[in-house]
Amino acid sequence: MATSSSTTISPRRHESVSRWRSGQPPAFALLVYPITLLVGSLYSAISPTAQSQQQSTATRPGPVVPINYFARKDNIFNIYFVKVGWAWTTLAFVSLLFTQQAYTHSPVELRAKRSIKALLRYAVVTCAWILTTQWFFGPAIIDRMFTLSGGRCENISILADSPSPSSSAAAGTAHKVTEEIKTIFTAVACKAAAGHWKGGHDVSGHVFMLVLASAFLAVEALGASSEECKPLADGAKEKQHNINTMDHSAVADIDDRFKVWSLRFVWGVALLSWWMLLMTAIWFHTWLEKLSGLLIAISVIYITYYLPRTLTSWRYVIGIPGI
Ligand SMILES: CCCCCCCCCCCCCCCC(=O)SCCNC(=O)CCNC(=O)[C@H](O)C(C)(C)COP(=O)(O)OP(=O)(O)OC[C@H]1O[C@@H](n2cnc3c(N)ncnc32)[C@H](O)[C@@H]1OP(=O)(O)O
Repeated sequence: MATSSSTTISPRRHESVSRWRSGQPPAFALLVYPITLLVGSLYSAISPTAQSQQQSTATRPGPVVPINYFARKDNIFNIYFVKVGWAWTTLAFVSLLFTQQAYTHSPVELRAKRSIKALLRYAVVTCAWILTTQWFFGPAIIDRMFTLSGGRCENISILADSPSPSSSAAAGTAHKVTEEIKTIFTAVACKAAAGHWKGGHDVSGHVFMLVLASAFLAVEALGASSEECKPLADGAKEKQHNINTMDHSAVADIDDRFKVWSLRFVWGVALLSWWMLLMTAIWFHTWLEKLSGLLIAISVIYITYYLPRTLTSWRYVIGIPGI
């Protein structure tokens, strides 16, 4: 006699499958990131082409002749995608809020609750991105880690390029400016002064942001389009039925198209982020610099998406995508 599928699937596997179906990827799904970094780093260690390019961006003295297009800092994906990556991430996330059933076709109260919690999750990851890469009551966390680990801005040429000071006052000002640049210590200030960020532990901002953005979008997209969001509550079903009978085909058609294209866009941004992560792993930074970027990003994702599964009070505040 044939056995039903529910009896052939082990409870553990069943739980894992139902987690995926309800839009909650299991924690092991995050392994894709260390594996990507590992594969990229191994490739860079083994491939003779990559070996000649791969060195810490912190110690890279100046422009190098790129062997591979993705080893160039000015590659089009780096400039128009990664360097403004949070804008793409925000756009993709907003498109989910406006098109996915979880936020548009559920009963009003549930819709409001889900949207507020999704915005809170966005605020948490955005704050983490800002504090880590942009500003942390002054220099960002990665800049502070760099200087705390002994790094500094060297070879500042801004003054060397300027006309030599003709008076002691001018020399004094020049000295003061140099000292200020050395003590501000942000990667941006250093770059603006044509200096080189040297000596310390330069956490990979690319790895951090690409892991954070792609995991955030993937988990939100899975939640928003999960099976659990599809069935409507009884009252809502009836209401929806009345609307549907009026002008079903036109509205539903447009809705469906936006829904599908929004999901494609979100997965496109997530996949391109993953690809750029792999490129970063091959062509830039050291093992440790990549690992520290990864650990910070994974911690933020864990706190935002995995901790609420076990910590009820936190789940009450921040929710779980699609629930
Ligand atoms: C609870 C309530 C709270 C409420 C609170 C609300 C908060 C919530 C509301 C806020 C609302 C905000 C909403 C914002 C929405 C936006 O629109 S923000 C505006 C858009 N801006 C962005 O997205 C900026 C994103 N970029 C970044 O953050 C940084 O550029 C990154 C990505 C972290 C990278 O930083 P980085 O300095 O490049 O550092 P790193 O990765 O270490 O790379 C070092 C070098 O190697 C190169 N490199 C590394 N990997 C690669 C690669 N794969 N290819 C080429 N080059 C590479 C880099 O280009 C870099 O070269 P240089 O530029 O230094 O020459």
